[in-house]
Amino acid sequence: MAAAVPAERDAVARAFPGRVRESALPGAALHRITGGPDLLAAGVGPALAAASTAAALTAAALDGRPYALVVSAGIAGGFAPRAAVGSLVLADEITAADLGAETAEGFVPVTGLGFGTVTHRPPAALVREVAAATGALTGTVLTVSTVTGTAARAEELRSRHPRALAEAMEGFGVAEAAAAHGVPVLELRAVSNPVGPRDRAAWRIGDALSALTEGFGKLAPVLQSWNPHEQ
Ligand SMILES: O=C(O)c1cccc(C(=O)CC[C@H]2O[C@@H](n3cnc4c(=O)[nH]cnc43)[C@H](O)[C@@H]2O)c1
Repeated sequence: MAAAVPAERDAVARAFPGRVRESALPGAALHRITGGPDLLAAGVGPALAAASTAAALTAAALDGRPYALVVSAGIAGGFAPRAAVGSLVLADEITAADLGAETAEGFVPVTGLGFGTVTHRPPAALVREVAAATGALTGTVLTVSTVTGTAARAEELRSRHPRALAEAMEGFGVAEAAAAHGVPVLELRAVSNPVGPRDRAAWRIGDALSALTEGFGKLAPVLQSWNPHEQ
């Protein structure tokens, strides 16, 4: 599981009873829970999240215990009215919303320039199972390098991505690292603030972290019985 910051990582850890052991990776520390997942505070933003997640994936593979799944997790901004503060959102599409070029005709995604990808899709059957177990809303979760701070930008993202439930800053980077290793990815987030005009007073980080702990408590049994080869 790759969160951005230690507070998110520790909220996930609270869902698992096992002992935590720390091991060093290049640029990040891995928290390994006995009988539970490995947890990473991978850093804020898609680039650092990709670099840290790639380091963890490579270390695990070289150690002969490759991961079967990577989960990007943390808090997020929610697009009202679909994703209210305190709700859980699960990505069926993880989309880089600002990777491309600005043109006189509007934004062109990097795929329109002939490069790469802008969307990763988690395994559909697993998304259905996890949504049923956790009660999470499913839809597109956007990855941005710049947090939305105006109604105009929120409206632009809504019109370009009508299925968007939430925005955060790491999912696409984590998904790129997972894809490079041929490992499936999920993105599960708890909404801490509405996407729109900047209003720090409206943030509910504590509530979102509690929702994240609760969500991972419900996710754990699904992952224990999940067989990646059935996807
Ligand atoms: O200073 C601000 O106005 C501001 C607004 C939203 C988020 C931040 C952060 O520094 C947190 C970034 C951190 O949390 C995730 N996150 C949470 N809410 C959002 C959001 O509305 N848009 C994008 N990212 C969000 C993100 O994944 C980062 O890890 C500051």
